[in-house]
Amino acid sequence: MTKPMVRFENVAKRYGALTVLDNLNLEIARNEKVSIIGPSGSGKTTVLRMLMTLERINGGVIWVDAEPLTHMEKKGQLVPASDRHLRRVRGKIGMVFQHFNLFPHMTALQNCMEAPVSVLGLTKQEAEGRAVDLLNLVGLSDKKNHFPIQLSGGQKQRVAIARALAMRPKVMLFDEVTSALDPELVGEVLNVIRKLGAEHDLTMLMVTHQMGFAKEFSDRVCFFDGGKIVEQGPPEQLFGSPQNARTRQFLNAVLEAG
Ligand SMILES: Nc1ncnc2c1ncn2[C@@H]1O[C@H](COP(=O)(O)OP(=O)(O)OP(=O)(O)O)[C@@H](O)[C@H]1O
Repeated sequence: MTKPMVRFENVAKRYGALTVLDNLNLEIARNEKVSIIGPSGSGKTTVLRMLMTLERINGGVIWVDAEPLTHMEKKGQLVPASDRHLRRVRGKIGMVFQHFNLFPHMTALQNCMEAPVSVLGLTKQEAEGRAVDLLNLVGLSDKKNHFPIQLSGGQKQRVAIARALAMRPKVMLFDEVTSALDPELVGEVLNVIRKLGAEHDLTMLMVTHQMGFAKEFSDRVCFFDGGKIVEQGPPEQLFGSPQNARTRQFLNAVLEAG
């Protein structure tokens, strides 16, 4: 069997007395598209933040592409990762956030060029070629010299996707990327994600409140509650005939809210 692209092995995350991830076990196969759904505060974003190493975990091991991310191997033992190790393995992961997080003083093109030059050491010319191709991919070639303030929310989010892709990640994380958008702009961002999923070798993990998109796009949907996966399965199964009472309750509440 091929090794999973991402593996959470008994991962725990606590903030003081609050347990946010409770011995989480989750494996994501190469090129698999997985959505995480669940109530507010259930730990969905924390899963992505731990993968981005934005904070340290309190227990367990996270693996990416058959390498420990949170640890490193020393004399056959796993020891906590050094910052250097974290940076290197984390380079395989790209993340798109709810609030775009673009550099306001840089154009769309410069936003996509910054990290490939400063982190990967590409020449400006190489980075520009890559950025132009990616802005084209997300349908923004004509906006490359615009600053974030001159772009709509949907356009900003598409620049953020191009910027993450410019680092050539193997795994892309999407954290409620349409939540801050006006409803009429949601579709253009989802279309870009759809296209990426269909045309590129990318493992994708997304936290979403867009049940329709999760249903159509994902190979697997995980329902989270209380820092645990309560139920998971192919979308037709999870949405069509949820087995767990808590999942049914959540899905009914979402349906009622429209
Ligand atoms: N830095 C922090 N310090 C203390 N508690 C935190 C911190 N970050 C998150 N939490 C808590 O951890 C829990 C899980 O948060 P998380 O953001 O992962 O939930 P979520 O399922 O993504 O929620 P939402 O759908 O509202 O975004 C929440 O109770 C939150 O208040």
